[in-house]
Amino acid sequence: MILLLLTTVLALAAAYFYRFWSVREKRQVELRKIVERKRAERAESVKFAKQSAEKLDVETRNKIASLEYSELKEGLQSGTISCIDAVRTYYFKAIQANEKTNSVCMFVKEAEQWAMEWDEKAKDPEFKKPPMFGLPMSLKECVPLQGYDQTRGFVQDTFHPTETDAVLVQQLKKLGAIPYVQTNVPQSLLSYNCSNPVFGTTNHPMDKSRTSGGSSGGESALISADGSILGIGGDVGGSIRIPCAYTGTTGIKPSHLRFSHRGVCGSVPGRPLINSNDGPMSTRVETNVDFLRTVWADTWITEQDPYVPPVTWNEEAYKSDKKLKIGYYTDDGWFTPTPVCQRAVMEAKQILEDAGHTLVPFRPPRVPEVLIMFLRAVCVDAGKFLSNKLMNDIIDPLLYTQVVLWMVPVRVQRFLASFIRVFFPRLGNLMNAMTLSTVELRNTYADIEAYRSEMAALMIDQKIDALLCPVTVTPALPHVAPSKLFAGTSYTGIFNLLDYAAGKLSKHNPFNSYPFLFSRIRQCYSCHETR
Ligand SMILES: CCCCCC/C=C\CCCCCCCC(=O)NCCO
Repeated sequence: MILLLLTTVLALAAAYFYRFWSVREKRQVELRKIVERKRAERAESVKFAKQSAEKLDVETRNKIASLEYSELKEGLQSGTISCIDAVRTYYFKAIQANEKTNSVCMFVKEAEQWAMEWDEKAKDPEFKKPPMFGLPMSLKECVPLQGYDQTRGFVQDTFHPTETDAVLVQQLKKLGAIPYVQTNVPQSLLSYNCSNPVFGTTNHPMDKSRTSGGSSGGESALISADGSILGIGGDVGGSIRIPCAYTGTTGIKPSHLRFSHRGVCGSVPGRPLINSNDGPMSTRVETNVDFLRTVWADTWITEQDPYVPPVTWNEEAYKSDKKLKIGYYTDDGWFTPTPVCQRAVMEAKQILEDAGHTLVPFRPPRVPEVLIMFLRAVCVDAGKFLSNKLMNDIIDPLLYTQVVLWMVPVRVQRFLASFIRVFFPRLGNLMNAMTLSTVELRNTYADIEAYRSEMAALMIDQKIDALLCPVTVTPALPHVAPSKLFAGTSYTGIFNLLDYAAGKLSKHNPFNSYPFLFSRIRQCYSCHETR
């Protein structure tokens, strides 16, 4: 009798798994065909960009290609450079950078047309050129661009082009900028490497075996390989700052209140307290400053989206030579960064002190708890939304560790945590991060609000204007490491949890020798180039 029962249970389980496997296999075949079509579309867009770039003579192209951002902007404004020549130059540069890094999802074919339309308008002597007239700009793939997919690395989201530009893209087009390329992201956006089954893996320009970071890793690779002069990234836990640190580029994530999120769908919808925001990325801090100064010159964003407070760029605060009191730390008490990352902070500290600022030791309280709050609130439903979506897709192998963790039931994770903690204390600790219930999630939201209040009080009481700390715990990692090392996001995630503006500010481009984070308590009125 028992044998019969056991055999029936096993047979039912085998039938269930066979059905599950065959349905999934059928779906995988469909998805692989979609990938082939999408890659063919990308190859077509590269061909188009190549043909367009070839229409420009080499001499003009080399001249434009060698210009810094301010020189290019000035040339476009004065009329010595035409918009179409600028776009063709950057098509060319991006094709070259893409060959090295695989950072491009799609070239924007309409960029050619937009450039020619601006050139046509500029023939009228009465025409007043907008401030970003003709500037080619790269966009992270998840930034809504009319007529183009925002797949976030999911095969199931290909061939669903968005119908409306993001408010930021509408503004950039109005200001004269020309989006000419979309850049790669990791599948789900919740990782700081850069790989997905649709467009493949983006490489670090100096070492193919390493990642350019993520999730704005297509941007960092393209910019660092000289394929873009200015790009838009997005950051919910370090996705602008970590790729910048890995590739020697610079970027800023403003507080999420500063840009519109109308019609923008993040990787996990319904995530109220861990806020993502767009931000500029480039090789120079001044370029990012110019970008923010221009988009915040007036209250146009608020006019499109009443949820964005009408705060404009404050040139007086930016130019002010008021000396700041800056809190710094090289170790947050949770994850000791490698010496190179700590040294960067100490060098930055010295530079800031030489400039007359006062630096005082300051470590945010209870970082291990903060990271648990961050992960719980960023995943919201213990990763259920994402794991369901991933099960209906081709899962990128570089995401396996993370996905496996999401698939283990939360009670089992908690049970295993106590054993795992003995050998891997950080992982063991984080296996308590996923939420079990709405009560627990609500309590976490309450704890985040309390932490925001506590940090504000600490910084206000000690009259601290800004914080300086490592961006992350290591230099650029091998591709597979980030999905195993999400414990390393404590230095970035905390500023999303606090919703402070934060950036990675450094000028030069060594292989991540000098990364550092400079985060201001208030809105990003100013940032100071310290290298
Ligand atoms: C048992 C624990 C499982 C935890 C799984 C890890 C989940 C999330 C890791 C978060 C890593 C955040 C990286 C940065 C992502 C980012 O900023 N994306 C930008 C989106 O616009």
